[in-house]
Amino acid sequence: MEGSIRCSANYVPLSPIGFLERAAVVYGDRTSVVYGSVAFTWRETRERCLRLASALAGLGVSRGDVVAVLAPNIPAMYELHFGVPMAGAILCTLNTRHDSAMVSLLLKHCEAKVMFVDYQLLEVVQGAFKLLSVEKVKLPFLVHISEPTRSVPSPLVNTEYESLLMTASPQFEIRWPIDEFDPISLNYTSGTTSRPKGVIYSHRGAYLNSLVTILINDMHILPVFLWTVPMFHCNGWCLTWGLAAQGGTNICIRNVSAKIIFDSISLHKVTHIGGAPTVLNMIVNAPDTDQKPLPGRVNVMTGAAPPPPKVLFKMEELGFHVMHSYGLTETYGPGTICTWKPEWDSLPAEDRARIKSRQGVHHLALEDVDIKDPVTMKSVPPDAKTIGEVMFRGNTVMNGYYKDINATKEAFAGGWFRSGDLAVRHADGYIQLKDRSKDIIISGGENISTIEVESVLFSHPAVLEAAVVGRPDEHWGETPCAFVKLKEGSCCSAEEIIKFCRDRLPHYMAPRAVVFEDLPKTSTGKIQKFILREKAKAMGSLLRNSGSKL
Ligand SMILES: Nc1ncnc2c1ncn2[C@@H]1O[C@H](COP(=O)(O)OP(=O)(O)OP(=O)(O)O)[C@@H](O)[C@H]1O
Repeated sequence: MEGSIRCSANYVPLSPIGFLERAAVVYGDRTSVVYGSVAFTWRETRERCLRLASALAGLGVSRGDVVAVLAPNIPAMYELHFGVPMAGAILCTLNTRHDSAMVSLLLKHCEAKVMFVDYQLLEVVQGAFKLLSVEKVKLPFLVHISEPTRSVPSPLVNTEYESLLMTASPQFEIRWPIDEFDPISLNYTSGTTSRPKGVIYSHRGAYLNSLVTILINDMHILPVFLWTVPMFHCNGWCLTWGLAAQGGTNICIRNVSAKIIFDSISLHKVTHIGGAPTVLNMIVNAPDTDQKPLPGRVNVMTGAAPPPPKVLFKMEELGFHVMHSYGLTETYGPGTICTWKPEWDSLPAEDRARIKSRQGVHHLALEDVDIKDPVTMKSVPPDAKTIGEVMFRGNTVMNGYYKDINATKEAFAGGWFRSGDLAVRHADGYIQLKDRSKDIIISGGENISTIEVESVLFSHPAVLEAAVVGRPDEHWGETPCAFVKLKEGSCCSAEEIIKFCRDRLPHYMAPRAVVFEDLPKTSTGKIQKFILREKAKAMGSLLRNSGSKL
């Protein structure tokens, strides 16, 4: 339009780096990060991040280079979320549960120039470096993050985190993104269904999703956030950057347990936490000796796996305010939110939990989430019955998969991001996940949502954790097989569990077999169903005549 010009006065590439710049001014003397007896203010955090950026530049890190980190939720991990992009580089946070073989594979893939490692994970990285050396891959410069009482234990370590910071100047000119689509981070997926894929986040997407996470977590200024979500997972659902925007306090913890959660909440007057349903399950099943009364309102954002209504119900009983979000690494973590409506407040608690276990609607930074037939690309009717694939469109969808243009094109085919998740849409527009396409069970031509069967299993008083997979069957194709971990001190037979399910589900959906054991999980709280599927396969088919009794 005549009179309109785009210039630096009115058009600046969006980047979450600006949140820290502002926090140092507005909240300069407020506490930014707490870790045991260590605490920093926002002014100090900004200075430390500038030193970090300056040190990286001194090591030859340039725009577009990758800097990797393997560390739990400690202050250095938080600082890297700003220091690395300030140097114009791309942060690659690796999963702390990976072994040396996986770390070496990902380091080779991402070609990190510099790597930061926590002292407890040094052995894993040493193993990875050995494997890389065998392949004659250039090793990254290794920075060791130790704690005051620990000494440097390896010749592979080039320097210490604190000395790197202290010898660098805080006078550093930030390398702001030239284009807001420039990458800020590289996040490998959880590897639940296949080998992890390298998801590229942009400054723009990170900026938008950070602001959205503030909104959907109901975060006012100066929140106190307990880091129970791994920062390596989707950059802590983008809350690493979001906390700076609100001048919040980051309570860093190395390990997560119910006792640590309750103690930290009461010590630091925590206002917000987040976690996969496994974390919620840990809270609701905590022994009385570990539980403490909540000092005030505590908002909990859950996601990463389907939260069973029973667990949501018990969390509310304990006084937590739970928000339920769903998304993927490819959508910067949260993509939808089960936006709560006041008219639901007066419903019985169990109905509220059932409503809240739905995945909801797209958040404000996305354009749309739809449930489509993946072949015709037609939207499914909002009948809560017709299953389709969840598809996203909008500004908080990844740039693509690093070094895998074919996978990127496949994921975006048809102009939508295809999630690989199956869901239905309810009449009120809210979506509800039924399964991952790789997990759904097809028995005698009927689709069985493993999420629905697991919800019933979770409502059994003796069940602590449950997962259902398809077991190959000569007659039915597949039958549901449940893997169950019982609560400590509880006792229950397979027949009792099967009867419990049959009383609450159509017979074909009820498990035909129950195996009692610990469930294998990823560090992002997802049950590794491919391992269970292998076990179910090894069990062989049920007898044909018993199958026909269904
Ligand atoms: N609220 C939720 N309810 C149900 N499932 C969820 C929820 N949030 C996330 N998920 C599941 O987690 C998946 C996203 O996980 P993530 O991006 O961490 O990697 P992954 O898909 O597990 O790993 P990979 O793609 O390597 O197998 C979603 O596709 C969905 O299946």
